[in-house]
Amino acid sequence: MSVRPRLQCKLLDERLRDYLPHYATQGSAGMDLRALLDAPLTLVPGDCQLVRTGLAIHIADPNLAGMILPRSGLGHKHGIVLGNLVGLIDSDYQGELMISVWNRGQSEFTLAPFERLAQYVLVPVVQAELALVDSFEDSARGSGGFGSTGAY
Ligand SMILES: O=c1ccn([C@H]2C[C@H](O)[C@@H](COP(=O)(O)OP(=O)(O)OP(=O)(O)O)O2)c(=O)[nH]1
Ligand SMILES: [Mg+2]
Repeated sequence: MSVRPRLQCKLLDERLRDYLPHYATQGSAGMDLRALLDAPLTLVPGDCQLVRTGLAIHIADPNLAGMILPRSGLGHKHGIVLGNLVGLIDSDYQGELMISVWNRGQSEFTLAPFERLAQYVLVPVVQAELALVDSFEDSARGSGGFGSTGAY
């Protein structure tokens, strides 16, 4: 197995020391992030709130990025997903990781302080350069999209 990148991480609230993100199993792709709340937060259906995590992670390497993704249990059972659908964390971002929590369900949901509400995944990134051209060499797909290959 390859070496794990070491990412600098700041705790912006001492209470987080007891709740450091970690991989729940050897094969976990993400580390769960917890809600830094002083009191329970109730989201009525349709409500979207920005929730602190109390963590700042400086990835530093431009060939990596962070992604904040919903937890499947919360999303499927309670309709608790992300207001931005997916959070993309730039490698040069040094601020607090914030989670946009959206109740897309039909019932009220109360988030408890330090509850795990999303997950952080580190992914490889390739930065590109754009080379302007007037035409492309033909490909099998051409400009077909949005169902052009058939309905089933
Ligand atoms: O769920 C998220 C998404 C983003 N961020 C932070 C890290 C990211 O690097 C920064 C900017 O995110 P993005 O580029 O998606 O937002 P923007 O609306 O384009 O803001 P900006 O103009 O700052 O790039 O905000 C979070 O903390 N949580
Ligand atoms: Mg941006």
